[in-house]
Amino acid sequence: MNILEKIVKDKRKEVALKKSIVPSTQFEQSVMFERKGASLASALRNSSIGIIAEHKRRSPSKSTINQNTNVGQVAKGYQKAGVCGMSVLTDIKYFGGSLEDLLLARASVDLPLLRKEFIVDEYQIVEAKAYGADAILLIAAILTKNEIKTFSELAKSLNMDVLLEVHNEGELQKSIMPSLDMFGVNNRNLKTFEVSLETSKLLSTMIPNDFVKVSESGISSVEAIKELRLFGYQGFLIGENFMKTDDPGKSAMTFINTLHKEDS
Ligand SMILES: O=P(O)(O)OC[C@@H](O)[C@@H](O)c1c[nH]c2ccccc12
Repeated sequence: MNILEKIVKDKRKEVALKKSIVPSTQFEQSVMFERKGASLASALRNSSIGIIAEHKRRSPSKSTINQNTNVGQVAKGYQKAGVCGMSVLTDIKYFGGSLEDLLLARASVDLPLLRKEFIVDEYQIVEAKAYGADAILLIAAILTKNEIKTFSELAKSLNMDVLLEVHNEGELQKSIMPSLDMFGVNNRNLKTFEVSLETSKLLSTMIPNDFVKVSESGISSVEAIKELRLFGYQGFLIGENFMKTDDPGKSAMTFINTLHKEDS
């Protein structure tokens, strides 16, 4: 079993247990259901920078990245730096995140927030809304075409944007549908952890122009962004490069300032 299959297997167990304890109808009591929500796709479309900064304590590929973060402070730092949105890992077992992290980020900033999770059940989408998410991630490698359709339609009905993640042509072709807002090309192969920006370049031409193109993972330089822009990317998801420092907000600020300087 590869790591992705392992994560999904554990995730199905986790969701089954949660479902037996808290019915999803309970989430509808959350005040978050009255929030209109901020669109991540629009923020990216209207930005010349396009950074989505991530909160990630650890990962299966790197183990510990940063265990000493205060997610509220990181969120405020990212907002101050001028990011378009923030991605919050909520998986506990493999990434050291939690739904509480999402809620704390929500309480700290108005930025569009992406729930970064291995979504395998509609329950997690209603839950995402209840904890303040503005957007969800769907991973084509772990979902059928039909699941992508029903899950994305549910997210849209709850006023959340959908980022659909792919890392090869087959996943991309099966996923093209109007209920998605953004396509994310993951430069990291979740089965082998190999990272290559070539993946984004290769798949860019196959993504229809109605979707915002996001390049995910392994981005650590302003040069990489300038290059990816030439392939039509408007969004850049960056985690480790900021999170590995003592002050992720500050390193995002330095990064974005450099980008502004080079653009002017
Ligand atoms: O830390 P990086 O290399 O900048 O990558 C961020 C993000 O793309 C990565 O965390 C990610 C992309 N897709 C995922 C799916 C699940 C968990 C994590 C991810």
